Amino acid sequence: MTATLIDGKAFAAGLRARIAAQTAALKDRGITPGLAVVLVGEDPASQVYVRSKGRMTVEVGMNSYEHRLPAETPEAELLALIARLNEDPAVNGILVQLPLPAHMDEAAVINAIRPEKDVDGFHVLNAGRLATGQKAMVPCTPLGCLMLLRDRLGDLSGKSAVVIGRSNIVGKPMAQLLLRDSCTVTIAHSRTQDLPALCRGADILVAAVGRPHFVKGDWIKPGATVIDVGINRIDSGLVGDVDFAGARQAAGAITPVPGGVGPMTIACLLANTLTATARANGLPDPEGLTP
Ligand SMILES: Nc1nc(=O)c2c([nH]1)NC[C@@H]1CN(c3ccc(C(=O)N[C@@H](CCC(=O)O)C(=O)O)cc3)C=[N+]21
Repeated sequence: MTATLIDGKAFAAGLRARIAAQTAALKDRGITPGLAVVLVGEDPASQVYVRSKGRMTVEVGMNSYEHRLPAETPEAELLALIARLNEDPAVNGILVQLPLPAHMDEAAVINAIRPEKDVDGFHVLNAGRLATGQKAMVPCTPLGCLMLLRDRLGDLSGKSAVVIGRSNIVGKPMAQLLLRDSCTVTIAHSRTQDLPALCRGADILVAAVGRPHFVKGDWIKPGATVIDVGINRIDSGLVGDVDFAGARQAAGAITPVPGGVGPMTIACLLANTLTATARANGLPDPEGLTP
């Protein structure tokens, strides 16, 4: 039996349509959400993401502000820009594209963003709020994965979930969200012993390691739901962290790369921008966009 494909691209398009409708309703009340994206340096892959983010922001009816700084910009200058965006009432969300050049302190830059405008959910206050069950801005990629999992499985309660990868931007917040939904969560990483055996126990397997084809087909529990967060550029094109052809034979459902988690990340960035805008105006959280 081959797995059902989880069409993240289509799901993201539907999500953006709902965001566009809710944005239109806000605009009727004189409120236009604004997203500022800051790009430091010339990384060509980053530029592609920034462009498609900017295009989709405008497509859902929001204002998009792009700030491009040279790679050698002093950190103080970036902090000054963030301070201005923090104070700008037209800006509801701020995204500083990562990674930053090596001379910058990434944590210091991220924590300079007002937590209410931190649409990436990377600020330490948002990480702490998520971990303690308080209203937070939730990181876009894990939020998108959660939406796909709930759509596929309904109630996640009691399911065994293995998250491979312990980064602050994917692995840890993903584990927090699954825990909130009452999964039994294991975070695996490079030092984990007998990872294949651990994975074989997972009803839900989330791969976020950044290594092409790292997860093999015979690691997958028959019928499991596999979410591939990896975006690896190799000679043959874009591939995930999961050996897709192998995993497809065992899994119940699996996200492809491209067309899986990636488009959900951008849609959830817009969802977070809408949420931030609603909160900034004392309105209730938009329907269906927060965990
Ligand atoms: N502060 C910050 N926030 C981010 O969210 C962030 C970041 N920095 N730095 C870079 C990474 C990368 N990232 C992607 C988002 C969407 C796709 C995406 O939509 N990918 C398409 C394919 C795109 C293609 O073909 O190149 C897909 O998977 O189907 C990819 C990558 C967000 N990032």
